[in-house]
Amino acid sequence: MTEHTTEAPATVLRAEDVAVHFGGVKAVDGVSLTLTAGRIFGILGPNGSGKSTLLAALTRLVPLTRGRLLFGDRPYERAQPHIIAARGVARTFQTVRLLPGRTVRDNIALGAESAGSRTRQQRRRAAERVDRAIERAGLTGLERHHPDELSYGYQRRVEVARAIASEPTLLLLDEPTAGMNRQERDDIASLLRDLREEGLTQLLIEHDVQMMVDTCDHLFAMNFGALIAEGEPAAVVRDPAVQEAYLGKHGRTHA
Ligand SMILES: Nc1ncnc2c1ncn2[C@@H]1O[C@H](COP(=O)(O)OP(=O)(O)OP(=O)(O)O)[C@@H](O)[C@H]1O
Repeated sequence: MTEHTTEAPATVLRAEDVAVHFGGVKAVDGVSLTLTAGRIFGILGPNGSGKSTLLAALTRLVPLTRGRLLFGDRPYERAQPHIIAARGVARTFQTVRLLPGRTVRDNIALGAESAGSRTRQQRRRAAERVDRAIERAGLTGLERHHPDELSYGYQRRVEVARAIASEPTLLLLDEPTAGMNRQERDDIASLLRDLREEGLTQLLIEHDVQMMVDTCDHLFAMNFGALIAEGEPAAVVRDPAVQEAYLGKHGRTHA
């Protein structure tokens, strides 16, 4: 038997040659990637490069034109989105999607309940998950507020709390710092790093290149539906193809 002195991190998710075409639009076209446990992965790319569509494909919110998806070692390219959520994949969306008439706690509880809470014991466990999510997301003391009483940065924090209330294995975040000021961005980046310390694997889409370099362990860069670079973040943003993709379309502010 072979002795393994260093264990490779477990594979959480694998996409193999994934394509999503909308008629003639090849939004995602042949992306393969691997996410390993306990790391923060980032997807960088100009507007329209296919980042959100890729996230939708990974959570089965859009049908694949071709390709394979594996969560752990289980294929799931034909599974329903709620099955993926039940297996441990949670996500946040590009825009805030909180229920305005409900408290912060109620909103977060929606995430915990989707993990199943029919019996009294399940309800108690769900309440414990909500308490933990509130604490982990730094929302203690704000449970009874309504979302519109919170700053935009804190509303996004509630979204993260709702996603982690299901105690997922993998958290996908679509532009978690969009529309935030610098302080709010730094706070969210710090929250994501804290969650990584607790072992949560994350994949995030962001346009803030500096935040991605500071926060991610591994970056994927997309353009025209395909990966054009991946690897150590600082090296990826220096990659000439990545520079070209950004500078060609966005000017100097993005890379
Ligand atoms: N439902 C859809 N039907 C048709 N085309 C779509 C659909 N969703 C996305 N697209 C197209 O697919 C391409 C990729 O879009 P996508 O939103 O994935 O890019 P993105 O990199 O996330 O962009 P952004 O940074 O602006 O959010 C774009 O050309 C877009 O117009």
